[in-house]
Amino acid sequence: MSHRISLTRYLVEQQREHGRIPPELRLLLEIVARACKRIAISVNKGALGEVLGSAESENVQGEVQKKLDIIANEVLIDANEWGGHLAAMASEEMENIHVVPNRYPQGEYLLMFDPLDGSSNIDVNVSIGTIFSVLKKPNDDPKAIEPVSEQDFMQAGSQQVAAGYCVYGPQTTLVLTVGDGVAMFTLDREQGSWVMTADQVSIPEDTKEFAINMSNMRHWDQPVKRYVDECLAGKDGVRGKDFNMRWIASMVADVHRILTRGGVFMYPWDKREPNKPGKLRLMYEANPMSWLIEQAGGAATNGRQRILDIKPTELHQRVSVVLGSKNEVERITAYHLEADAAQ
Ligand SMILES: O=P(O)(O)OC[C@H]1O[C@](O)(COP(=O)(O)O)[C@@H](O)[C@@H]1O
Ligand SMILES: [Mg+2]
Ligand SMILES: [Mg+2]
Repeated sequence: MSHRISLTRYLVEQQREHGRIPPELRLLLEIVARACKRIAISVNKGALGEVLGSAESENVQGEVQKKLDIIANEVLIDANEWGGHLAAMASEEMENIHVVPNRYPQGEYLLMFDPLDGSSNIDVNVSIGTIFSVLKKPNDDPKAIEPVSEQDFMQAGSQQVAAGYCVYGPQTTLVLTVGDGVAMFTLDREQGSWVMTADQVSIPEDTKEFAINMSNMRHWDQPVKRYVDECLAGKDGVRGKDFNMRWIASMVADVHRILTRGGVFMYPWDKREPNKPGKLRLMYEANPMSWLIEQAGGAATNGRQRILDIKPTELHQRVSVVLGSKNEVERITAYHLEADAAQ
């Protein structure tokens, strides 16, 4: 008999024994997990379900939407809006926040998501995912007349009360933190349930593996170039060891590898669009991933500052990202600060 526990049991223990989450947050996370199961079904159908390819639309960031971007977004909204635990949702695929319609009960939480991460990998059958983050509405007094607004979402990542992702890969795995370490749950398709397959995940402080889109090399800033050059010099250079490189182009899959065996991931600012702080989105990608990485003993910065300390000013704000094994992230951050000091 297996002694593995289910996601439901884990969440109930987090609520009852550790007092870490209230029942409303537990139920909200159950709903998100159920939505991920539905998305996994669509992902797995692929061409059979006619879910591959582009939709004829663009999202607010001017990116062409894939059919699955839209399907996953709808699944998350449909699953969550009537549950009674949320005040509003925000998504990479929607320009404005989605306020829970007043025909449904209102809750005190705010849910943010990147419904389908790694869209360029959908059609080629490579791992993709869903990333989510939960905040509490700042004014949760039920008598308050203030309606929920976009401003309520402008909270630093350190305020998150839950964050996670689901990776649709060879296995479908849900990875979660409620501030008590990182736990992983694999979807058992026969049982239809999420079964815990790792708890208190820990990232080694050192690594020999880096992840960055090398095709952007000529556009990078000097500190990033310096770090990657030193990795490439391997045993013959200052690092005195050879490095390996991986780039999946789905942040979920790259972060999942790092949570599993260590490594460092970078999507830095570059000179192609100097006014854009980075490619990745703070609220739907960087914040949830940074909290998971920190909860597993790693670190996450924008090259200069801890990502979780950044106070957002816009819903779709972008950010430069360096995350993973602690000593590597500290090294890259130090290179940026040294370069700034020399200017
Ligand atoms: O194609 P590039 O420039 O290497 O970018 C890859 C990055 O873009 C992303 O795909 C952005 O996510 P979306 O698919 O949600 O837009 C990340 O998951 C990934 O790390
Ligand atoms: Mg994404
Ligand atoms: Mg996306």
